[in-house]
Amino acid sequence: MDRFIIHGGRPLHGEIVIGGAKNAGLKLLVAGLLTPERLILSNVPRIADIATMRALLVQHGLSVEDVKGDGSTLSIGGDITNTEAPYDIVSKMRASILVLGPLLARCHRARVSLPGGCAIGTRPVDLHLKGLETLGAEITLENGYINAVAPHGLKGERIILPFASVGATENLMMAATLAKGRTEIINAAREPEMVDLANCLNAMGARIHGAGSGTITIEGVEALHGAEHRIMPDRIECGTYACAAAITGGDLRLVGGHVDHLGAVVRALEETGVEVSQEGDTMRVRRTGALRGIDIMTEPYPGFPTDMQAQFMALLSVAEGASMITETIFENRFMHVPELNRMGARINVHGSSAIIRGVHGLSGAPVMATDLRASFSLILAGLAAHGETILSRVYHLDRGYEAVERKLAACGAQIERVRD
Ligand SMILES: CC(=O)N[C@H]1[C@@H](OP(=O)(O)OP(=O)(O)OC[C@H]2O[C@@H](n3ccc(=O)[nH]c3=O)[C@H](O)[C@@H]2O)O[C@H](CO)[C@@H](O)[C@@H]1O
Ligand SMILES: C=C(OP(=O)(O)O)C(=O)O
Repeated sequence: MDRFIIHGGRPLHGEIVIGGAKNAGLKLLVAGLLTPERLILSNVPRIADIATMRALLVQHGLSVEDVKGDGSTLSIGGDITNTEAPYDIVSKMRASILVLGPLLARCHRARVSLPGGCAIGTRPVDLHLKGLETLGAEITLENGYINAVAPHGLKGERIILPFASVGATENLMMAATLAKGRTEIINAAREPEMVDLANCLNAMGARIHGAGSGTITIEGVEALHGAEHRIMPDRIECGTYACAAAITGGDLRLVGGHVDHLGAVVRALEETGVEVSQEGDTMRVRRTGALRGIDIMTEPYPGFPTDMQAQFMALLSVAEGASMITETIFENRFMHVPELNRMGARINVHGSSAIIRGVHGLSGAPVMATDLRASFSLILAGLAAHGETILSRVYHLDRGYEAVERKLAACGAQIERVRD
């Protein structure tokens, strides 16, 4: 298992190129199941989750070709020969549940392992299943698997989501592209990744309107065809490196980053005293003064993203005064707190809120990554701390961040990956 060794205390300066979005790319790969023709995706992030999704598509019978030999452009196509998503892949990566809708739409059947909980929460998939049932699927749960059939295909309907679930919206949107008639998703998730997915599906011949708003309408079509699509930049990776500039008192240009996708994050950074500006296709983030404590509540888009909560916790741990972070999306997303406290932070958790009393400095320590974003909050703390931080269980980080040590080191960080 790899570890990172970080020597903190250096402001970061320079340029970081933001990669393709994990949370868009994963679903765009799944969209390849909706047509036998080739879907060519560029700006694919080279991260472990994408490798897992490739393996799942191959197991369904598709071929996934690495067009340039560097993993950045994938060509997906071929016939589906197997409609089962097995436990060993789904348990590794929850986004695997997204194959359910496309398999049902194309093959009228699917057997997908139930994903179960994960470190940050129980994460049920009831909204995915109820929505697909509304579209005509018959679903039973047996031996830890979802067995779904739609003998006569799916039929467009009005679906009202009780919560604007990202995954349920995407699963239903993909399924509805090949359903008979018109589907309306009410209280749909509004994340920019919805728009990226809808744009790609429309380029494949789908008829989707309203993605990015709370109501998405899909007119079903007979078949989808091949297309080419460039995956949007990763707004969470961008927000994460923005926190690296902020916590170290540095100045970073984040190429491909856009303030439009990060409204709530940019507002929060500015409230803490960080300067953020858009310069062409680059977001610039710098801090010259002290950090001020603020209150944050995570919410569905366009609210403050839960995927930026851990990184802000690290930032606010060295801000002047007290801050409060309330996590409303996942019930167990504070696992970085004890690790940050081991580095000298003063954070108390009360239910779904954490009170952070800013300290003057953090000190390096051996710490353990517990999930993807928590891993990066510990890197941020390590970059700001005096002395050496050793971060273990880096595999959590490798799920969703590409070339972290190279990107940070190029901007002056002292960070090294040690392979055991
Ligand atoms: C691969 C991917 O894109 N992951 C993102 C996606 O996850 P994901 O798609 O799993 O997130 P959802 O929006 O579906 O989940 C949000 C909340 O709704 C609950 N829920 C969801 C579905 C359901 O059927 N029943 C139910 O109760 C979940 O347990 C959670 O508490 O959106 C999250 C919220 O922005 C992000 O943190 C994740 O990074
Ligand atoms: C929670 C995340 O991802 P996933 O839904 O894949 O677990 C994340 O990207 O922070």
